[in-house]
Amino acid sequence: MAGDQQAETTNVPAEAREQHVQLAEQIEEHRFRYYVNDAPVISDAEFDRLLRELEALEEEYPELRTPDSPTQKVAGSYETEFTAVRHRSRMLSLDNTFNDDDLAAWTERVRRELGEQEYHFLCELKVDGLAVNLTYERGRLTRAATRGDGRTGEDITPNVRTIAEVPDRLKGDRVPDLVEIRGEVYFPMEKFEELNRRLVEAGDKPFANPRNAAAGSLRQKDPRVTATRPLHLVVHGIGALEGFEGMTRLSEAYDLLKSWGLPTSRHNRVVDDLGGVREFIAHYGENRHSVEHEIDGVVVKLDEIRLQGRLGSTARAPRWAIAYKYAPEEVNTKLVDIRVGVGRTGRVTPYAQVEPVTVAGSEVEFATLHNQDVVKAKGVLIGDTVVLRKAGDVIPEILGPVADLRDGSEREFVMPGECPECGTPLRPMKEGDVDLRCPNARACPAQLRERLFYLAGRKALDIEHFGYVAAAALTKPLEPADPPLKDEGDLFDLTVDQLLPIKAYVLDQDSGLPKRDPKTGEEKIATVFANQEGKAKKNALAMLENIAAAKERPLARLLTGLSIRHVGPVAAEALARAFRSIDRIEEASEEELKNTEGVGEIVAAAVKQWFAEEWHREIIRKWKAAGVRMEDEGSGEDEGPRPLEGLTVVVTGTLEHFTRDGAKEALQSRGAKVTGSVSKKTSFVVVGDNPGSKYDKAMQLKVPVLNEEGLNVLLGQGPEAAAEVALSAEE
Ligand SMILES: NC(=O)c1ccc[n+]([C@@H]2O[C@H](COP(=O)([O-])OP(=O)(O)OC[C@H]3O[C@@H](n4cnc5c(N)ncnc54)[C@H](O)[C@@H]3O)[C@@H](O)[C@H]2O)c1
Ligand SMILES: [Zn+2]
Repeated sequence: MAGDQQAETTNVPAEAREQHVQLAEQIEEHRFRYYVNDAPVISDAEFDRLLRELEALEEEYPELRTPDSPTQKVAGSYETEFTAVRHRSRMLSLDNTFNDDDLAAWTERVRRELGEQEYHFLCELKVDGLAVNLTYERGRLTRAATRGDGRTGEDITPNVRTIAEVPDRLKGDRVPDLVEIRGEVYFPMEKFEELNRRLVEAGDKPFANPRNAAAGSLRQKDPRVTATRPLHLVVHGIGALEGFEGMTRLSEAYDLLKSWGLPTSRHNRVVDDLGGVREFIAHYGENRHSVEHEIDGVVVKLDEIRLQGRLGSTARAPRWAIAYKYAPEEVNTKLVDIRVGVGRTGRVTPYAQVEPVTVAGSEVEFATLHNQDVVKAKGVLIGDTVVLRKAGDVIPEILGPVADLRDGSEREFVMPGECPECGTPLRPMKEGDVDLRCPNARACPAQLRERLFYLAGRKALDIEHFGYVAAAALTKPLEPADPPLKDEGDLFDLTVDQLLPIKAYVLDQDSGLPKRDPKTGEEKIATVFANQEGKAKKNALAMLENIAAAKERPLARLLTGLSIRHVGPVAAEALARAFRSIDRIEEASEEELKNTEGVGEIVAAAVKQWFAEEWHREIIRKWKAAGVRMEDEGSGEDEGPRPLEGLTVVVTGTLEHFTRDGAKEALQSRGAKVTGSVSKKTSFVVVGDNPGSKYDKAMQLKVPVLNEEGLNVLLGQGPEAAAEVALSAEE
């Protein structure tokens, strides 16, 4: 015996053996934390990497691949608080692939083994949750268990019964004597923050991510606690089956499960070949977040149940199925600090600053935490290891803390009472609001920087080479002490000489916080506009040229760029179309603004408020002096006659030859003002079919009413002629 062992081990160097022991121990420990504590301390990607490392080592030294190696087992078998129960048929794990080559190798192996037989692939989503085994005897749920080590799991029957989607009794009359249903219990991402909020408020440990929340919720000693958690189930397999004949394809079996009242997935698809599998993988790679649950990959199965048997299983996983894993979206990193950023409207937002990590293909250093309430709800402390998630194009997000790694040095975030950029005391956005803002709109360098960046952006003046770094440098340079721009007013008067001496922090565009050099950890500082010889950089000169060119932009873009509340590109377009010059917008009454097509009450009030501010009017004055065009063509005297100038017209009902907008445009282009409500000052009301209350109002106020013919007269011959053909109340 001893001699045999000796012989087996001679080929393996001591270091490799040592490394194997250590890796195996680590993996066992992480599995314990994951499966028993529901509180892993490393990310799944990191765990998978350890497992692959162990596999690679065993590949090199096959002697190390003993039956009790973690690579050969589904998971560990642990003593827990739950009663151990034996599965009738084993619950296996899945072999993983992370790239197309390995996937193709698997389909090739299937092809080789099955030869000429016809077969199909069933593609499913890999639900990121907790595996459960439901036993139904004569149609009744008799037991629910976790996967455990694959042979023996934990009895969680009362907990699983609390899940609404789990039927107590299977429907229909073709129900087997006994069936084991395999499925995944998941916790919806959108409910996750709420759960952590409740846990933190009760003084309990928050979960690191929704998967752990699902596992933790299901493995509660008290099923009443489980009942309060929004758990869901998706079924994805069948274990033991007795007293039932005639299941030939897994995809058809799912239809049967569905008819019994079990929650199958609507995303499954049967395909003919590797091409079909690739399409499915690509499709859900793109649409990963349009699914009701989190997924971490795709599972490809052989659809023909008889052929599944032909391929068989290893101790750990079936050979007839494979998991294709997508790039991980979650990583663990250190929450270095929580700092607050100030936005364009003065809104103050806490930002997580983390140790830079790469996730979903990009380097992340900041993640928004929205407001102090959200920081509390997430239960994260400064200094925590946290789970960071970056889902597709969505901005990165902190999910939760890895509370088990705390050492007591972590501290709670305290929302500052003052603006971090200008020191002004913060106030709630609105009364009773949790969101805070810096009220120093004009001079707060953060707000000005954000407004300028927006002003120079695509939707507004579109000034190339005027980016975030430039906006920051012009408003809050480190040197010189006095910034060239104290508000937007001097933008068009900038000179090269002002730019050359500027040194500034390089800021992150999303958070407004200084970026750090990943190597030194120091905040990045740049001479933004001058090169090493102290001459202007090409980009700086181009920026100045582009600023000058921006003086000629259409009115709507200019309006958009002013950062007037509620005035985005659409409202700006509406205002520009109706008024055609900034002066006329300033002069317009709130009533007139409100009655303008596409404007409305909220925008009208915001516009009035904006112009009421002296420093805003000063910006307009300065820009005019600098030669910025502030009106659109078509508003000048030489742009053709404006025969309807001074008239106010209301259009209501359906016209035959005009759309409502068409009629308005025809009127406006001749100088008439078109409004939405009838008053004594209204010159004409144009009515089509089904005019409604505006017609009644016109009659009541004795405002002349025009039908479509009358409108044509007004447009073609003017108000006097139109008055002749108008209907009025007397008639
Ligand atoms: N972070 C940690 O410390 C840690 C520790 C242990 C395990 N893990 C992670 O836990 C996961 C579990 O590992 P595993 O061994 O269960 O392998 P796995 O999750 O990669 O694959 C097997 C499991 O996938 C599930 N599954 C989901 N959708 C399915 C579908 N449509 N059809 C069939 N099965 C489906 C089943 O429950 C099955 O048991 C891995 O992602 C691993 O990274 C993490
Ligand atoms: Zn401020």
